[in-house]
This record gives sequence, structure tokens and C-alpha cells, in this order.
Amino acid sequence: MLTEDTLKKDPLLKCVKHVLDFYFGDVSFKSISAFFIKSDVFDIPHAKEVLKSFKLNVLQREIKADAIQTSFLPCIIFDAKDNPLVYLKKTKDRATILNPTDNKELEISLDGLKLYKKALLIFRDTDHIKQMDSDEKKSWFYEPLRANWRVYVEIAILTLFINIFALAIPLFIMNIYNRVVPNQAYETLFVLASGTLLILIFDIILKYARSHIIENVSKDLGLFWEEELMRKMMLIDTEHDKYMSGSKANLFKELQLVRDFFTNKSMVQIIDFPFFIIAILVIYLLSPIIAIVPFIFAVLIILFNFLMQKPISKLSKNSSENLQLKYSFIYESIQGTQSIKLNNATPTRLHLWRNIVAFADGIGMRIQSLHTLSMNVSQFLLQLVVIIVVILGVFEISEKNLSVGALIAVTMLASRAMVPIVSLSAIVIRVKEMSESIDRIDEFMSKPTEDKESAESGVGNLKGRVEFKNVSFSFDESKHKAIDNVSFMIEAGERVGIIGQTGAGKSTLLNLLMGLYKPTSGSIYLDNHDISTIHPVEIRQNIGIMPQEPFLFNATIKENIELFRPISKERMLEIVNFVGLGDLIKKSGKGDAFQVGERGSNLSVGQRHLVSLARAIASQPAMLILDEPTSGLDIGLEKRLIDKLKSGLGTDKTLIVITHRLAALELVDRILVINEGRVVADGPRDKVLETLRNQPKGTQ
Ligand SMILES: Nc1ncnc2c1ncn2[C@@H]1O[C@H](COP(=O)(O)OP(=O)(O)OP(=O)(O)O)[C@@H](O)[C@H]1O
Repeated sequence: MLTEDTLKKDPLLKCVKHVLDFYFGDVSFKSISAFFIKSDVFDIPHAKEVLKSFKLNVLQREIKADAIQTSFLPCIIFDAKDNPLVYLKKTKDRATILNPTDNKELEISLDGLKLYKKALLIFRDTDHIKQMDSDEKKSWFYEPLRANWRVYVEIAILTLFINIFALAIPLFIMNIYNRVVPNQAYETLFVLASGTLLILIFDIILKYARSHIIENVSKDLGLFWEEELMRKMMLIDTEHDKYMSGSKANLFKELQLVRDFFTNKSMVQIIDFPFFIIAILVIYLLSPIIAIVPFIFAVLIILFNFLMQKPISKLSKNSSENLQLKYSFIYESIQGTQSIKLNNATPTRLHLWRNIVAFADGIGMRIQSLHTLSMNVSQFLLQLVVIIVVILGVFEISEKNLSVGALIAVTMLASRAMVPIVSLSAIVIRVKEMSESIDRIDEFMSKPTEDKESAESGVGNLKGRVEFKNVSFSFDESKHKAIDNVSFMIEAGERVGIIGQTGAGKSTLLNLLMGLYKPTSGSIYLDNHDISTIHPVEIRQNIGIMPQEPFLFNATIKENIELFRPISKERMLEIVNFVGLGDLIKKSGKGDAFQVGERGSNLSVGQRHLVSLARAIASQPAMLILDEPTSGLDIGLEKRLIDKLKSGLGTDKTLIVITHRLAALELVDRILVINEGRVVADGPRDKVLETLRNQPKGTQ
């Protein structure tokens, strides 16, 4: 694994840092390393990951560096051995590049740039994308397709040969009937048979190569799309995330539909279309009149399927909406099994489920029967082509325009030529379904993500001073302000409790501070930075949070505490003992490799909170936010934990505790009381508690 020191020496990472410094000032290695999963190497995918996390657009291009326009500078270019350099500037006849190994700038001739054949083009505004490609909107979809254009050219060339080879059998049979049978020319028979066999062997080799290439490219496409969708899923701005979990899961199903389209079978069906033209041409050479038949029927089949497209697409839209509902229902039922059982709600849920499934099945069957109808009609028309070609052929033979061998060849070619048409027309329908899926995914992909363009990155380590200045916030659905003109300041190292009635706005305040929500008006500052300008990753690097409802992953205790930030053994031991999980780990017999189960089901509610607390303090953040830190703990453990937190956190850490429990307030020196989204009291702990005690309606 890359250590901090090796990381600092990595040439590609140095190039990335140079580009980030260009855009954002001095970005620390620590900040950069928060954006990628540590492994043994820092490679191009890692570099892209980091740059994209800083909301920069990245395009990987196989182009000679002399073709790169100045507006794309600085960018990273690679020499023949894949060594990275930063291409900094270009004048009329010279270019400046930076060697990351010794940090020296070199001036080279523009001709010298031709040696660099690969580049990572990096840019901030999307005008550059428009410059590179006009369809910026669906770039998640088009980018990998565009990047693979060479592969498609290879596939097209292979397909052309495969289609030409498909003429071999009909032409072989024609020659047998016309030349071999009448003349008993056995030598010609063997020569023709050997030639055809050779072609068939080539055919099978080319087909294998083609399907291998298609499989690889579709795998690459799939990986890219799945990753982009998952990235969006995890980074979507909380405020814009109105999707039900079922709708989100359904997007992956829709993506599978798109992926399937680009897999072997569908792709081959589309790219085999040129065979139709080649076959028609050959038929035309043998009998122009017969060539008209497959042509007319091809138009008829495509037209018919085009008309079928509309009702099918309408139904599949309904089906997609219903599937979202179905998935959401499944998720809810799985998560709420206990509540359903305990409240005897099974019959009602089953009744609802029956309705959802019956409706989905109804739509599914209607779509299926339309598909079957379209297939059957297409097959019927295909067979009709054969009959009409044979009838016309008989007349052509009697007019001496066609030989018997040619009739057999023409019949074979005509029926074979219709196959890609029938497949293509079925695909026309699938294309429509697929493009609707792409639109739905695209709508989701166009939602704003957290890593905003204006983000000021590289703020580094914060001290933990918080300031709310006239902050108000309303949820979209609500006319009321959840936070109403709130102003307060918390100095670095201060320990503050936030209390208030249920629904007063405490968690909303916290979400605003964490950058999950943006204030409707007013500003929030961390140290002296407006948080709207700090990259959310950096906010969270500096703030450790223990949420009210911790989420545990189905992994070990260690993995749940680390959450992909490796922690040394000694530190892990220190943390688990600190939060009071030491005993559990000892007794488990598996140490910190103890599996917590799905959502932490193998742990008690209190233990889940402790894992979450361990997670929050693991990275030693400047500020710690604890939302109901002692909920679910027995009185003894609560007291022990509070004592430890009081003495063990260090005096420089800012601590914010949201709680309904008096005991947890021992951790703080000052209390803010929130009521209906406003700060109604702010002062030393004991004084505020005293005032509340004396009020007829307390807020504690
Ligand atoms: N996503 C949301 N959409 C609309 N309204 C919301 C949303 N989340 C919270 N609210 C409303 O905002 C108000 C403040 O909620 P918040 O969760 O901040 O309260 P709280 O003080 O943390 O309560 P508790 O002590 O119960 O955790 C409540 O009236 C709640 O109904």
C-alpha cells in the first residue's frame, strides 16, 4: 500500500497535484489522498478519480500532444513508456513541460510534443466539453463509447469480411448446380468445396475474434456506466435526492437493459445489417427483378415494427414506473419486517403487494404479446419473401434469365438477407425502450452532486471554529422555516450542547453544518471559510460525526470503524477501549474481525452507537459532533463514556453534543436551546439549565 511518503514521490500524483494547484491554489497531499482508495499504485484511474472529485472534467485521449489546444493547458501527457509530465504552456514554436520527478520545467520544440501520444485533458468549465463534443448532456453515456471508437472500426472491418464470407455457401451451391452437376466435373467440385471450407474456417475465426472484441468492449462500457451511476448515487446532493430507494435500484436495472443492448447478441444483429445490402446487390446481379422483392419486404417489416414501437414504449414506461414502486415496496417490507409482524400488518401488506404484482404482470404480458405479434408478423413476411422469390424465379428460368443453381442461390440469399432486417426491426423497439431508460438514468445523472464547481479545495486542517450568520432554511415541501434566522458562534475548542424539543431543528442545524443542506439564506463559516466554498470531503475530513441513527455495514467491527481509512492496530485498540467496546471484542473470540451483521444486527443498539462513535473519533478530527451519544447505553456505561470523553478528547477539539439526556450535558460548558428553528437561549450550561428548570414548559 502507498504510504504518505511514497505518495508524495509518485510522479503521476505530483502531476495531479500540479494541476490541482493551478485551479485551487496549494492543495495538500492529505486532501488529495482523501479522494481515492489506497492501493499499491497510483494509476490513471486513480488520477481521474481525484480530479473528478475536485469537480474537474477529465478526458483521456490517445492524441499527440502537439494537437492539444492551449485552452486545455495545463494537462497531463504521457511519453511512450507511460511516464507522466505536465504540459504547461505553448508559445508560437515552443512548449513548456514539467518533469514531476525533479520538478524542473523544460522547453521543447512543438515537434518534440509529437512523442507524447496520450493525454489526460483537464478542464473546469463545460464549454471545453462542448468544444470537444457537442452532446455534453449525456456525456456519462457517450464518453466511453467515444473513447472506444477504434474498437468499433475494428468490429466494422471484421463484420464486412464476415458478411462477404456469408455469400460463400449460396454461390458454392449455385456453381454446383450450374457447372458440376451437368458436366460431372468432380475436380471442380473438390476445388470449390475446399475453397468454401477455407472461407468457412476464416469465417469462424473472424466471428470468434469479433465476439471477443465485442465482449471486451461491452464489459468496459458496463464497468464505466455502473461506476458512474454508483458515484452519482453516493454523491447526489441530499437536498435534490427525492428518489425512493426502489427508484434508485430500478435505475441499475434500467442500466442493465442498456448494457445488454451493447452485448454480443444485439450488437451482432445490428452490425450484420450490411449483409442485407451485399445480398441484395448479388441478387440484383443475378436477377434485377427478384432483388426488388426482399427490398420491398424489408421496408414493410421495418415500417410495421416502427408502428408497433409506440404502444410498446408507452407500456414499458408504465412498467418502469410500476417496477420502481415494486422495488420500493420490497425494500420497505424487508426493512420493516419486524414492525409489520409486531403490528399484525401482514395481511394488509400482502393485499397491497398482490395489487402491485398483478398490475405489473398485466403490463408485462401486454408488452410480451406485442413483442410476439411483431416477431410473428416479421417471420410471416420473411417466409412470404421466399415464396415470392421462388415464384418469380420459376418465371425467370422459363425466360432463360436465370439458371436453376442461381434460383437456389437467390432463394438462400433472400431469406438470409431478411434475417438482419427482422432482427433489426426487433431492435428498433428495443432501441426505443433503451433510449427511454437512458433518459431516465440521464435525468438522475443530471441532478447536482455535492462536489460543487465553486469549491475551494485544499483548506487543509481546520481549527474548528463555527459561525452561523442569519441562517434560515426551509425544506422544499414545507412552508415553515425549519431553521429561522439563526446566528451563533462556537470558538475552536469550545464544548457546546444543543438541546430542544422533538422536531425543533437540531438535526437540521447539524446537516447544514455538515454541508448536507445549503442555507436558504445566511452563511455558515468554518474557521474563516464560508462552507459553501469548501469541498464537502474536506468539511467531513475535519468534522467527525456520530449521527443519531448510526448505519453499520455488513462487515467486521474493524472495517466499520475504519470505513476504508486504514487504521493501525495500536490505534484501533486504543479507540475501541476508549469507547468501551474492548470487552465485546475480547469476548467475541474473533477480536475486531467480529462480523456485525446486516445494519449491525449482531450488536445491541447501544453497541452500534459505540461503533459509530469510534468511527467519528478515528480520524482525530478538529471538531466532533455527537447526536445523542449515550442513547441505548445503560447508566453505568453512559457515565463511563462521558467521563472518558470529558478527559480523553483533548482540550483543542470543538465538541457539539445534541442530546435530550441531562447526563450527556456534563460533556459541555455551554448550551444552545433551539425551539421552532430559532435559538431561544444561549449561555453557560448550568445557567441555561437553571433557567429551563424554572420555566413551566421546559425544553429539555
Ligand atoms: N426531509 C425533510 N423534509 C421536510 N421536513 C423535514 C425533513 N426533515 C425534517 N423535517 C422537519 O424539520 C423540522 C426539524 O426537524 P429536525 O430533524 O431538525 O428536528 P430535531 O430537533 O432534530 O428533532 P429530534 O429531537 O426528534 O431529532 C421538523 O418539523 C421536521 O418535521
